[in-house]
Amino acid sequence: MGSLNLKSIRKAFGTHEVLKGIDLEVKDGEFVIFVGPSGCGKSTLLRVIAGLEDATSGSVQIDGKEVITTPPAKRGIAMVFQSYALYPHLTVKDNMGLGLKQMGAPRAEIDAKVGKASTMLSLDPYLARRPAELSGGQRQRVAIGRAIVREPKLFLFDEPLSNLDAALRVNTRLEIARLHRSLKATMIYVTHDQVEAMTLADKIVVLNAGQIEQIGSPMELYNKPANVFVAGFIGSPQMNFIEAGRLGDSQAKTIGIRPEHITLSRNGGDWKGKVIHVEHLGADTILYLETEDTGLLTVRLFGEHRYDVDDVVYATPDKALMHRFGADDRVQR
Ligand SMILES: Nc1ncnc2c1ncn2[C@@H]1O[C@H](COP(=O)(O)OP(=O)(O)OP(=O)(O)O)[C@@H](O)[C@H]1O
Repeated sequence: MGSLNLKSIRKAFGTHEVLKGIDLEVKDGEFVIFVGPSGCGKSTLLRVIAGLEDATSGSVQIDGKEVITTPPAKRGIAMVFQSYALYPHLTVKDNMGLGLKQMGAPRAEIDAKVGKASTMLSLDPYLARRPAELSGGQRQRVAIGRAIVREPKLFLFDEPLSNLDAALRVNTRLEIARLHRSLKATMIYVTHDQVEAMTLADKIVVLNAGQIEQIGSPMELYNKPANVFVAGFIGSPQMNFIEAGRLGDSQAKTIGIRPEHITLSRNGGDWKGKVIHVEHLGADTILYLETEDTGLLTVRLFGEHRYDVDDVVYATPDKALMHRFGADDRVQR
């Protein structure tokens, strides 16, 4: 079991309030990801859950039990840090088994659990090595293995992939997804990489300036952002925002349309404009236009397209997929 319930979590450092009343329910077995801009309080919230940071007020319940005054080691959680935090003088095997050893588990149990985790993570050939003799990706797998061995109620990950290169990030991401499926464990994960969030999470929590802007599945956030902030934060390239008045809409303040929900033509369409930059990404082409109706507009076309800088083109949005936001920046449905 591993459910988590946060109620009205507040945290201030001196006079600086970093978490401004966070309420969140995480069900047993869920993979929940915190995203948000740098400094919005993601890591602080994770550290409050772990008990590494005291909340100024509020409640943290794990499996229905209040743990706000419980020390980190007694909360039944395991945390995986960006920096791996391995002991340099211990072998991989001993690093992975250390938590159980400190809890006084018998040698045979430690060996069995470490063996199982190391096979799961393809670490068997490295058990006798020390961290300095491993690559970054292998070290991160040892840190994950150490967490698995402890069989925690909650796994907490703080940007675990951010020190890895692009290819390794993708591989390790897949591995974490697979682990989540096979362990059926509750995982809470902090990242500022929205691709990681979209691909791993059952549920994404979008934080901004110490508050939750929206909670939802990746596709809910993509298809139905609650406000301009979430609409702009989820999706890459970013959603286009157009002043509603420019499009003759007097009810809304802002119209949002994703780059992939616009088609282009040389012959005619809604918004006439000029290509100012083209990015060929292989599978996609990203075009930046300047149109009289919208100003700067980003368009994402699938496949390769032969548009060049200074070409005159017509952009047409899929009107069913436009988002209308009111004066308060909240979506109007
Ligand atoms: N120990 C501390 N003392 C004072 N201020 C702190 C402390 N820890 C964090 N902060 C401040 O709290 C705010 C939130 O920090 P936090 O690390 O939670 O943000 P974050 O969303 O995880 O950012 P990033 O994506 O850059 O890691 C920041 O303004 C930070 O400077």
